[in-house]
Amino acid sequence: MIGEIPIREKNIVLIGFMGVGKTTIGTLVAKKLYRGFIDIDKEIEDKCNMPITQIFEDLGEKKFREIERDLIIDTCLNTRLNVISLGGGAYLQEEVRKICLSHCIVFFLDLSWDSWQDRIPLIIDNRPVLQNKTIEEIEQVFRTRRTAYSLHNSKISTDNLNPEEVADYIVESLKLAWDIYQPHND
Ligand SMILES: Nc1ncnc2c1ncn2[C@@H]1O[C@H](COP(=O)(O)OP(=O)(O)OP(=O)(O)O)[C@@H](O)[C@H]1O
Ligand SMILES: O=C(O)C1=C[C@@H](O)[C@@H](O)[C@H](O)C1
Ligand SMILES: [Mg+2]
Repeated sequence: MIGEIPIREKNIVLIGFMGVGKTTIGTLVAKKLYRGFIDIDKEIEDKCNMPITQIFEDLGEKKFREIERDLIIDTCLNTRLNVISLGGGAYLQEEVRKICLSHCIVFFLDLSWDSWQDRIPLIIDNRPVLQNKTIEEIEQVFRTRRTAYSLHNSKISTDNLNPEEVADYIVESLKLAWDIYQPHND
């Protein structure tokens, strides 16, 4: 793709810790904006034709991360007008951060550690990174990853907000940014 992407056409990328709601909220944002929705975890599962837990078991995390990185770079370079939800660990890779920040609008979905713990029963079974870890070890991962997520265009604290409310907030702030940076001339 040659040249600067107009802000109204840039892909919107959702980042944040696993279980924070990227997939759930990304689906809603895409519907509200009449955009395509791409969930990178789902793309990886489709490409490998197996669930993520099995990819971790059969191919290993290193291979998973390579596939994840390549898919994200390809999607950022070759598509526009989509909402893209990353997997929770994708943004730890520098190349992923760089491509997302240079080509897309990046929203960090934040959640406090206290609130996040309520999500554990909802996600534990199919998030291999959480398995065989104590709660203290998981908290360590949660806190360490915040450094990577701190590189973003906009942050939303989602404590006490339901998915609809978070999606509405994202849509409203995008419309504001679009009007400021690329106003309609009519
Ligand atoms: N704002 C919210 N309030 C309450 N529950 C939520 C909220 N957002 C998501 N959830 C619930 O949390 C669980 C995890 O959500 P989701 O799969 O969207 O997270 P994710 O960020 O995509 O995770 P991952 O990084 O592993 O892909 C789901 O059961 C979802 O219904
Ligand atoms: O946070 C992570 O490292 C992960 C989150 C999920 O979205 C999946 O991408 C996978 O389970 C790894
Ligand atoms: Mg997800």
